[in-house]
Amino acid sequence: MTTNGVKVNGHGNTQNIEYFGDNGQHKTEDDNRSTYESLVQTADFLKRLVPFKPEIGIICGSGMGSLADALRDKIEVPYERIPHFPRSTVKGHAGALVFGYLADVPVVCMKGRFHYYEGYPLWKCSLPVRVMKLLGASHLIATNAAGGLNPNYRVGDVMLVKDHINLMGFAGNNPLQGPNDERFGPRFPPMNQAYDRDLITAAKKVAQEVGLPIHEGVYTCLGGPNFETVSELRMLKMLGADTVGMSTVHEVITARHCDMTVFAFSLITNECITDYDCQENPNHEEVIDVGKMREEVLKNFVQRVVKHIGGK
Ligand SMILES: O=P(O)(O)O[C@H]1O[C@H](CO)[C@@H](O)[C@H]1O
Ligand SMILES: Nc1nc2[nH]cnc2c(=O)[nH]1
Repeated sequence: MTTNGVKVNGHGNTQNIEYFGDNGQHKTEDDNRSTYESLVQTADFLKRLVPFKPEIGIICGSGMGSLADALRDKIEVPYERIPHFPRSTVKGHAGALVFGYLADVPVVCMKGRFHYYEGYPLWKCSLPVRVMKLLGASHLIATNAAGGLNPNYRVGDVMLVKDHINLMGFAGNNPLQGPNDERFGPRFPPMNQAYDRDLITAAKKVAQEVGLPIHEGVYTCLGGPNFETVSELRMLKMLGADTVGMSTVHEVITARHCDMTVFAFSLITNECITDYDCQENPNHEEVIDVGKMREEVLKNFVQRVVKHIGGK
C-alpha cells in the first residue's frame, strides 16, 4: 500500500515502513532525520520572532506547564507553527515554546515535551534541545513527573537528579545514533558528569529557602506508555534507580553532547507499587494533579535556580 509517499509492507505483526521522495526515490528513516541545516532553519525562524537570546532552556514536565506562565514579556509559539518541529499529543503537555524573562533572565520554555511512546524516535524527542542550543542557550533545566521508587520519597517531594540509568540505551536505542555532526558535538561524548554538581548544591539551598522537601538521586527512563509491573520496579530498585519516568534521559544526553550545562529534577507524583497486595493503580490524572498541586512552590523554586544561573 502506498499513501502520501509512505509505503507500508508487512504481514501479521511486522510492518516495514518505507518512505519515498517527491520523485519516487526510495528514502529511509535516516533520510528523514533532522540535519544541522534544518535545525538552523528552525532556530532562524524563531530568532525572527523573538528579540532576545534565551540563556536557559526549560522543559516542563507533565502537569508542570504552568512554570512557563511565570515568565515576563512572554512570546508563545505553538509547535505547529515551527518548521521541522513535532507536535504534542499528551494531556498535560500544551505544545508551545514560550520565550520570556524569569527572574530577569531570558529563557525559553517547552510547554510540552515529546516522548518515545508518542511514536517519535529519540532523536526527534530531543530535537528541541538542539534548537535551544542554536538559539544561544547555554543551560538546560529538565523537569519531569516521576514515580518514587526510593521508599523515603513522598508524593510532592522533589528529587534533584544526580545521575541517570539509560535503560533504552542498554537496548541499543540512543538519541545520538546515526551520523554524528561535529558541529553539535563529539561522536563519543562522556556522560559521567552529566548533571552539574554546583547547580545541585545551589538548588539544595534554594529548596530549603522555599520549603521544598528535597532529595538527590538517580532517575531512569523507560519507553512507556504503560506504568511498570511490580517485578520491573523491584529490578529497577536493585539497579539503583530512585525515580522512574518516560523522559529526560535522551534530552540530557543530547544537551551534554552539545556542551550545555544540565540541571534536572523529578517531582514525585506517585509512590511506585512494589507490593503485589496493593490494590492502587498509578494513573496519568494523578500525575497531572500532583503537578498542579505543587505548581506555586515549583515556580518559586525554578525561578530562584534560574536567578542563580543568570547571576553566575
Ligand atoms: O516525564 P514527563 O513528561 O514529566 O511525564 C511523565 O508522566 C507521564 C506519565 O504519567 C509520562 O509521560 C512520564 O514521562
Ligand atoms: N514510568 C513511569 N513514569 C511515570 N511518570 C509519573 N509516574 C511514573 C511512574 O510511576 N512510572
